[in-house]
Amino acid sequence: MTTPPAPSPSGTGISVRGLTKTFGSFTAVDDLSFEVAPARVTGFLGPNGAGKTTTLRMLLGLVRPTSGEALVGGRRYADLPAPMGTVGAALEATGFHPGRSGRNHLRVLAASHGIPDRRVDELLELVGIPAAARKKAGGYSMGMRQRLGLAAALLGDPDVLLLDEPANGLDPEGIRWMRGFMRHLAQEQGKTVLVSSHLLGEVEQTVEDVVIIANGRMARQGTIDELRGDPAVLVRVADPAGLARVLQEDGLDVQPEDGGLRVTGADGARIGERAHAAGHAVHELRPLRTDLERLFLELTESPEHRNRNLATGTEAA
Ligand SMILES: Nc1ncnc2c1ncn2[C@@H]1O[C@H](COP(=O)(O)OP(=O)(O)OP(=O)(O)O)[C@@H](O)[C@H]1O
Repeated sequence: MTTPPAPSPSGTGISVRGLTKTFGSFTAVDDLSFEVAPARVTGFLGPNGAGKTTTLRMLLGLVRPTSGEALVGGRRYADLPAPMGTVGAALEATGFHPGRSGRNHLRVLAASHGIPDRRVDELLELVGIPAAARKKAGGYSMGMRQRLGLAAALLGDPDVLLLDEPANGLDPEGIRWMRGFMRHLAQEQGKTVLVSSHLLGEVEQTVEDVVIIANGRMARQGTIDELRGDPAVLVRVADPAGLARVLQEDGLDVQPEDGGLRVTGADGARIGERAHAAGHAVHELRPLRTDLERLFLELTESPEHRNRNLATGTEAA
């Protein structure tokens, strides 16, 4: 009897259910639940110390959950029949032997999993460090280490990729490259890409879905468009009440803000033109923060978040 074909690689998602991790009396991850869909890039966002890395480590079986589940393709990492072909991770750009070339590092890793050397060269080409990979990894820049880590994560051609702050240490061109590469992996290769960052702006242009955590807990999740909300513009004129009437007659939502008007429902060009046509000289016109930017700022600056980080000087051994 022949074995049935493996399930489609494009169908492997991530499920986190009631996931909790405590270190002593400190709760690093607190009853977290979310799903990550295949063939999309999902941003895993939160301020420093929110619990992102701990969650990723639980998905990889490196940290044991106190309770709840962290599943890839419906299974715990330890129960995956082919872990390397299911999930690849670039957690930190360290762990490479400094005296060994990047290429040799990958070859050793590949050999221990029965992966041919040509896959190593193919990947070094793909991540853009074919020549540099012959040099000793000890001399690599942070950006090169990030690319090498990404190549290592891709060795087994996994369905799911977990990338922890992959833009760290990359220059603007490297960041552009990384964004395009993540989109390519998800959209053209159908991979499930979960990318963590403590900077919203770093991933905002790349991700389709967002999971935001703070203090180990879920803060918000949804598509990036849902979370951004309607774009709003701040407009200042000498007679805000007069302009507000004009814009409201046009069906726009207008609220007083910061001595001017916060207008939702139209872009700056339309508001400027409307104000001009109604005889108002515009003193200032600028886009306001999106709902997502506001939320992220609140989370980053909340006293609860600061206190939590100050209170974490007791690392478990
Ligand atoms: N082994 C450990 N023992 C004690 N506390 C830990 C341990 N590992 C993580 N923590 C704490 O758990 C919290 C969450 O850490 P984690 O690294 O998961 O956050 P993060 O969201 O990835 O932050 P960053 O953006 O800084 O990487 C932090 O306060 C951290 O100090």
